[in-house]
Amino acid sequence: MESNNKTAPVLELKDLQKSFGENHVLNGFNLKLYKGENLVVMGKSGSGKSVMIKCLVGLIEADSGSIRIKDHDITKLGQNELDILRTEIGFLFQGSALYDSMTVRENLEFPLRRHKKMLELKGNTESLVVEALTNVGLADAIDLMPAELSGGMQRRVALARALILKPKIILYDEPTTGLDPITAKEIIQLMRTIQDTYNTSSLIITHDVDCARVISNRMILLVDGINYAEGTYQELIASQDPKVQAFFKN
Ligand SMILES: Nc1ncnc2c1ncn2[C@@H]1O[C@H](COP(=O)(O)OP(=O)(O)OP(=O)(O)O)[C@@H](O)[C@H]1O
Repeated sequence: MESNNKTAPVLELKDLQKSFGENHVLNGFNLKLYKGENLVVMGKSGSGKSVMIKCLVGLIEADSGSIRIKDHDITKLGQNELDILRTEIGFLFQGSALYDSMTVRENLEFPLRRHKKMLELKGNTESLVVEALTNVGLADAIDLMPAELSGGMQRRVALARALILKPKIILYDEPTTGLDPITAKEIIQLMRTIQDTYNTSSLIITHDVDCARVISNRMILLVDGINYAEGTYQELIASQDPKVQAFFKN
């Protein structure tokens, strides 16, 4: 089902195709992410969710199809334009992927340093680091090392790092994987708060049905390499289609 939001999508994948030899992973996958929404993409293990997100961030090249972010076809952008566009996108990848040998502060300063010149950030980046950490409830952890943090705290720091450039779009790849149910709930709650605070549009890849129920405004089910079914959680859970029902069984 198409969203009621009739404005132009902030991110759009059109007819995306990607094969590895005879393994046709994406067979014409379509996706539209609208401003301010949390869009969840669910798919079974091996269905191509990671391949889709890797195409989206340029880690692998799609065989065909188009990827538009804020009305730019990213396959046609030069390196400089791509770098500018990337500052508007935050990523939270599987696991937390913090640098073990850096403090929390240094981990957060990292994306700032990378983009400092382009963003014309003036001297002191401390206030941005403190603001991002405060928004994930971890201002006190600024001088700790990742090893001194629990799994949930590490995920929060990774989220703060994704937020530090105040991105308009956030991509979450399995944000609750590896967390116990209570910590997973806290992270989901935090993602909702972030949507409210920063007015971000989020694309969330997960196979956590509970996460999808709580966080999604809309969902896409990736089956057989296509956007097989779309709708709200309530619409999809009521579907009589066995392939859709399979997602919601236990
Ligand atoms: N670099 C690659 N080379 C060859 N095949 C690949 C490559 N990357 C992914 N694949 C294949 O693409 C298919 C989809 O993999 P993908 O990692 O996207 O699944 P997924 O939906 O993210 O699964 P999971 O939920 O388990 O992470 C799999 O069959 C996988 O073996």
